[in-house]
Amino acid sequence: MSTILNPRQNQAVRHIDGPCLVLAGAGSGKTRVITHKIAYLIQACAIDARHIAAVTFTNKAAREMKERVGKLLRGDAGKGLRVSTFHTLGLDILRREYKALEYKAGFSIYDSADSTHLLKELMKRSFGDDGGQAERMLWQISRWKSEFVLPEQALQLADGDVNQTTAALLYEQYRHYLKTYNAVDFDDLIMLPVILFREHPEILERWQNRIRHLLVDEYQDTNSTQYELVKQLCGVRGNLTVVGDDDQSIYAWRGAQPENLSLLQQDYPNLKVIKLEQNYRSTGCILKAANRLIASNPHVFEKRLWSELGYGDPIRVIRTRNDQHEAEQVVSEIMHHMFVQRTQYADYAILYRGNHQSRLFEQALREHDIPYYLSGGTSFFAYTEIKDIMSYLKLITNPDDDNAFRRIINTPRRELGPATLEKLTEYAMGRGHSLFVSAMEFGLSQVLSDRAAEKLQRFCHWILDLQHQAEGDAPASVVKRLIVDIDYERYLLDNSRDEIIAERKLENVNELANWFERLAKANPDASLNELVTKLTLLDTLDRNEEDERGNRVHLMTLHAAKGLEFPHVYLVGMEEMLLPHRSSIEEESLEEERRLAYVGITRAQKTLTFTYANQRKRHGEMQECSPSRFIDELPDEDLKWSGEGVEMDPEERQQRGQAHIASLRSMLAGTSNE
Ligand SMILES: Nc1ncnc2c1ncn2[C@@H]1O[C@H](COP(=O)(O)OP(=O)(O)OP(=O)(O)O)[C@@H](O)[C@H]1O
Ligand SMILES: [Mg+2]
Repeated sequence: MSTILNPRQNQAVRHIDGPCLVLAGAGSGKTRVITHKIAYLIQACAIDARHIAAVTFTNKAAREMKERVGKLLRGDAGKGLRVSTFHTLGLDILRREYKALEYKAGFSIYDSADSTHLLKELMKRSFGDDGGQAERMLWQISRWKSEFVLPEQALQLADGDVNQTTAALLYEQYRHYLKTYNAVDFDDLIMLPVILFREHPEILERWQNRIRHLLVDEYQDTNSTQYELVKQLCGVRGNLTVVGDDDQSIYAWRGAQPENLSLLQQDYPNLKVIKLEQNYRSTGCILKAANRLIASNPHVFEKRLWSELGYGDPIRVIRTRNDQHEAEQVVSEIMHHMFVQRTQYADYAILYRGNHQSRLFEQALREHDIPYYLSGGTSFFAYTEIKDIMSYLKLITNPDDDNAFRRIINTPRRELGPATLEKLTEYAMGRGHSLFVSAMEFGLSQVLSDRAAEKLQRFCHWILDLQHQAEGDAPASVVKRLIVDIDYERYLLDNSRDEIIAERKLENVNELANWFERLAKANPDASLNELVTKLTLLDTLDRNEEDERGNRVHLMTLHAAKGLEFPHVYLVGMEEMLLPHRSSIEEESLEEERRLAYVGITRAQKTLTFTYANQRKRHGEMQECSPSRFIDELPDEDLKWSGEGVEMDPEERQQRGQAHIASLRSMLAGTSNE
């Protein structure tokens, strides 16, 4: 394997005594510096791979990095090398050192749903409230943990402010109970190792001897606690290589501190700073657009990027009628492009701002039998709100589904609390019936108060009523009635951290309702039950698609796309309110959104296409949209516009589009057999 590096990259690779910062724009070979440096340390400097650790931002990036290093090394020279995310490194430390923190073996890791649940319980018990603010509290606690603020400091910082003081007291209790339950949360995976190393210098020394060279990719997105951990592990030896790009800092909202880049210089006076300026990834046209866009942001470090790859194709901007048309258009474009250029599915990526945007693309891809891989972000069906509504639907189509029953009996609140549920469960177990059937039984009034029994029965009758409706009416109308009947919008508004999150959840719920509508149209004879089963199966399929290899179109958020590259990129939903996101427009904080767009643009190697819709469904209603201001900031001469005018009757166009797609499909099917 040839190791091609330019002189500055080489300099960074060979600087092995003392701290080194590579500060450079996208596609300039920063990650390449890390992988080649690891190989150099092992092969040229004979350093045991066990003494090297590399940290990056996502599991996907870590896997890729490991693979790339593997290709550079001979035999099993890489044995013992650590390449992971910060969280996995922290977990690794905790797994070995938990005793010193007075944890027990086999501690569990709480995800945010578990943490929220615990906080809710604590809030009910200690403050006598309904725990509706639990998510907001979790966000605050997480923020403190990422800034390395301990509960006692949080209390001081609150300085008498009632809300802050409450949050700080809750933080203290939360910490206490996590420990009692022998559990750690996500932020603890970083925070606890830092605490451990502060309290036990001898353990820190052991780790410093273990990890003698630390390399950090995507450094601009580290938070204060992570930086603290980096400093501890490097100690006085300071064999630290960090690479980053302040223009790609996109996690400030989660506590990342791009200022950590400048802090490095203060903390390590002997820091060697290397800048890279040649971009090896993108064509001249794409690079020019990226440079122009980011020039609108203020800059701490001036950077210039140039490319030798030639101008390439102009950037395309496709205007579409609405969001669904956008998805169809992109998919048909990809098929057409593949046919003409003889490319593969894996050469394409569809990137978007928010997870909820993926659904229409997934659907269009599925409809055309195009394999895709959805990475980053939670599976649509793993969202609490989707689980809630799906549980209702499962219960309507199968009242004996006890899991579904338990999940939603008190969501939204019906004053059917744990005590009632416990008695009902006991009764049902005694009778050998499902919870639903038992709740309808007469004998229940002997174990429950009249009020509780009546409430339960009212609930069951309502479910039966919906079931009845499902036999006659369109499935989608049942879903819509359900959402209205339980006043789910109110529930989301009352129980989310803020309005924006509530809105996002509502969008997901509406997306689910829309999906039912479309599915029902495509399968006119299917019952609600069949549609629910179909969607549940899709979910299982999604989860099983962990293996991202293979020839598939990539679908991901801009956040998840960081560090990756694709020959052909579709940046979709280039609209005001989406990118830049509504909240950032309201708060007039556009810089981070511009950086996100910059990250998106710089993922593209050969072609870049922007799409936007004239109308988009929001809260179940069509709304007018306007193109993103970021498109206006790009060099006009490099943009090639196309797409929907008003000249053609929409139906005619749709029919033509379908016919076009059908003919492309048969052609593609023909070529794949060659
Ligand atoms: N000296 C070089 N010669 C040839 N190709 C290079 C060189 N350096 C980097 N590349 C290639 O350029 C592309 C971008 O490199 P890399 O991913 O390391 O950039 P990066 O700076 O980490 O980008 P990002 O900021 O997006 O993370 C890769 O395909 C890489 O293999
Ligand atoms: Mg990189």
